[in-house]
Amino acid sequence: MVVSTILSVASLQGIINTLQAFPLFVYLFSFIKDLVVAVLKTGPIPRHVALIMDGNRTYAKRNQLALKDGHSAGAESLLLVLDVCYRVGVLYITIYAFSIENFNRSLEEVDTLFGLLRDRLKLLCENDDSYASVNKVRIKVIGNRDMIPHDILKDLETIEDKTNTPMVNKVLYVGFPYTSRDDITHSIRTTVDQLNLGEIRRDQIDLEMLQKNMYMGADAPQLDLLVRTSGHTRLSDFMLWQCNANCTIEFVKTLWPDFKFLSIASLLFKWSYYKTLQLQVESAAAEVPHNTHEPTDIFNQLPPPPPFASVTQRQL
Ligand SMILES: CC(C)=CCC/C(C)=C/CC/C(C)=C/COP(=O)(O)OP(=O)(O)O
Repeated sequence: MVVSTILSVASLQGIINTLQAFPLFVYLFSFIKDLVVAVLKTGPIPRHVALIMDGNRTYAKRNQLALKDGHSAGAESLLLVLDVCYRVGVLYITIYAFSIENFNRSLEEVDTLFGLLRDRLKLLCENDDSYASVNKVRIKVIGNRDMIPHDILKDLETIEDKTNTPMVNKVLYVGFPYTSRDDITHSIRTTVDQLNLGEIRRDQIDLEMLQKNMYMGADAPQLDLLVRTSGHTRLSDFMLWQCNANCTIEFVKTLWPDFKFLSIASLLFKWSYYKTLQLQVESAAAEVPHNTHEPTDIFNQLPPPPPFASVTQRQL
């Protein structure tokens, strides 16, 4: 049932987009959105969500738009999704804004993406009443800074400094330009440098230290939910290290520019539903005396896990 609900979300979103032309519906939808957010807030919510925003070019082609308009539409979706996530209580969001592989695209498209990223991030934190200031969001670039042109890097560092205040309680990690293999290589190089400088001993090198030396740094929270749009069922070198432990991975067919309120809300509901079941199982298991490996009744009543990945993690 959950799956069919998710599948019908895309067509429902189309109808909603049409109705948004009427002011009465705009009011009605904003009321319904507030209600949905309020309901979501009553259940468990992922602390850290990562997004692979795929499908901008396909969207542009399908709608006979210029390529840059496809990416602009993607940026609009991003702002909307960020807002829903932060409103329901997600604290960390990581986006795949530009992969190192994306340097293989035409110079024009790379320039478009760089400019879009810089301009939209600037808009997010420009004034005291801009989104990042009001919502206490820190923007942090994760990726290989050596590959970023000097003028763009300068602007991004200004954005990072501006949003790095003691007031912030949420983070937007921007993967730019990022790949997981580069992240892991960077961590290993940093660790070897520390070893050579005598700052650490060889026996101190462990998973925790490697993680600390990754672009996200020591405070990196565990990833709970990773979403990829546009129907491709692969991770494309994103969050390979971070998604290994108890992270739900969702592949949805919707193109990123069409990924709006209902799309993200339905995935958050789904995550929350399975997390609630998982917590029930854990609390039931905690009540069972030690040294028994019998499955509990509540475990047997569980519905089958979701199709792609499960937070319920059956361990019999
Ligand atoms: C503010 C801010 C951070 C804006 C970012 C804008 C944005 C959504 C960037 C994603 C860029 C990107 C390479 C998307 C992948 O779709 P694709 O181009 O590979 O599309 P396709 O899969 O249809 O070819």
